[in-house]
Amino acid sequence: MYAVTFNNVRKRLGDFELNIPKLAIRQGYMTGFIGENGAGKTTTIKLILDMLQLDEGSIEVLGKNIKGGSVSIHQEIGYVGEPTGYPEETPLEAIKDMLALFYKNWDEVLYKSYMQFFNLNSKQKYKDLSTGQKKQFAMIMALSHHPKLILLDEPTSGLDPVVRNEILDILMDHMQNEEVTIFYSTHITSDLEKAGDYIVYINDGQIKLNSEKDTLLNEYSLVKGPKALFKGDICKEFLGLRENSFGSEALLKNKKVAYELFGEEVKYSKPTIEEIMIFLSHNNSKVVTEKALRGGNKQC
Ligand SMILES: Nc1ncnc2c1ncn2[C@@H]1O[C@H](COP(=O)(O)OP(=O)(O)OP(=O)(O)O)[C@@H](O)[C@H]1O
Repeated sequence: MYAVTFNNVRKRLGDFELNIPKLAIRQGYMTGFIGENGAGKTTTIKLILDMLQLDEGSIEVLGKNIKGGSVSIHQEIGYVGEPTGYPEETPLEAIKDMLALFYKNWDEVLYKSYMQFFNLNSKQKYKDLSTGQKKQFAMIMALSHHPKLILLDEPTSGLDPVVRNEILDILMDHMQNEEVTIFYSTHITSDLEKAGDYIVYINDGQIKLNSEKDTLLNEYSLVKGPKALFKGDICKEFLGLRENSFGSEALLKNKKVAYELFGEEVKYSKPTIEEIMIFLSHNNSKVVTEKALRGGNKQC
């Protein structure tokens, strides 16, 4: 079962084009959404929310086509992202009262417990909150109406590690208690190592990877060794290759295949999500060298 499905979606914004023929986000799991600046993460999330109009294709959210701006779908979605749209001069309590009227499943007890957990003062005006407190409040608003789908667009950017962890713990706790799907865009890939179930990677408007996190972390292999070993036919197995003055480093999809190719002559390690993203951000056939970064590009 899928909470969100994309079918032949295209969206042009200036020179940028998002092109997603197929994307399915699994229901009941946390999917991390990663990609470089400008890759199209916010655009994708805004399309799911129907905040942007599609040029082509269709998106189904919780079994319904989002076109037509169905209010009932928005009842089922919690969103944290920019802009929040909260009135700056208004106290948190009054913002909550407005939102609580909209959501038929508003849970006042849950709201109060989160406010207490984050130590937020409901009498305080929104504009007087710190960056972190604003994010905490947005998260509370997103969770307190028992949404079935939670869309998070960099909800923890600019937060200290303690608050980030608290937010992650709350999300994981929430997932244990509710049948909820979380789609979580972030540059803090270590958060996804802790909490994510699936990883979707977008590059220049196209989805390049959609995989189970544990498969990525346990099956993929980073291989390091002398440059001479990373040449010729072997290159077609690489998802990415980097070179520096000490040698070469390649990402391979399967650690068994990596061992068959290189044997004992190289060092193997498990890649992090950040390393996978860095390797995938460059074309398979190209080597990332200091020279390449300065302009040229060298074929493997
Ligand atoms: N209104 C707009 N008009 C023209 N181009 C736009 C508009 N909105 C976004 N873009 C472009 O679309 C591309 C994708 O932007 P988007 O905000 O989706 O990226 P992102 O992956 O969320 O990036 P970041 O990680 O930096 O937040 C960028 O190149 C951006 O400049």
